[in-house]
Amino acid sequence: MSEDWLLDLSHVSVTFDGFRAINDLTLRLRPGEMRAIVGPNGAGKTTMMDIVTGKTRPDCGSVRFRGQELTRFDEPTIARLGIGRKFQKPTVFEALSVHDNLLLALRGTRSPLRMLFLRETPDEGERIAGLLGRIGLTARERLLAGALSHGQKQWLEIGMLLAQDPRLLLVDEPVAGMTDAETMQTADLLRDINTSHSVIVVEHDMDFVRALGVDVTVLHEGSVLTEGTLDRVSADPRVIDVYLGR
Ligand SMILES: Nc1ncnc2c1ncn2[C@@H]1O[C@H](COP(=O)(O)OP(=O)(O)OP(=O)(O)O)[C@@H](O)[C@H]1O
Repeated sequence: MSEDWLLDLSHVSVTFDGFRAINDLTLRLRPGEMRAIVGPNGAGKTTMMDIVTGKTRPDCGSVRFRGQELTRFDEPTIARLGIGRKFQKPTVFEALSVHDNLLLALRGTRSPLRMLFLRETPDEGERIAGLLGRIGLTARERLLAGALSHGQKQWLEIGMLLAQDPRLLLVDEPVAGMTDAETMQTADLLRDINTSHSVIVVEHDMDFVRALGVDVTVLHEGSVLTEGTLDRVSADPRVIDVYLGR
């Protein structure tokens, strides 16, 4: 029954100018699960996320989240239902401190000036301290976000997403441009987040996907090619063919 799935995309298709970017896609996520989505360029990974968040409306099929049909909702409504998304490029407020970026996110506002006049409550202070610990930026709390490394900005943005406490986090290529050490720290961070949130992460970096230790869905030409452990899918001749472009 669809209500047993946290997220249930069923027979979803979307066509752009006659090109079928998503083709009869069926993809399901259990409550509490973290899933890695991989696939060659153009496989439809970003479009799939756009459909879940309401940015792109499918031509047909259903997208259910906790049993609720999402395709009739707009992006803000879907975000309020508990789906948060982190895009590939960090979009933190560089001229504000790490702390104030998290405070803004907690308050759910994109209007920094107004926020600066409001006194922080003890509850907000506690939540920010918790988020800083989780994303490993406690010692950098008072630094301007613009002074952080690329990896630290990504973690800050993940913290800003967590501040809104979404039930499901969609994370798009979080480790692109990170050092190897930052990549492994990001895997640890996502595994920690997965103790309390469901996660879908799209990523090309297979060392990172291996470090996540979760099931992998391989997308190809807008549909699921195969699913399973990384070892199983990477030994699948169809996956090898797709990646080698044969
Ligand atoms: N708005 C759009 N208009 C036309 N074509 C689009 C649009 N969005 C995506 N496409 C096409 O749909 C296909 C799937 O694109 P998508 O970005 O979802 O793939 P992807 O798996 O995320 O690829 P990558 O790994 O390169 O990010 C591509 O061929 C792309 O060119």
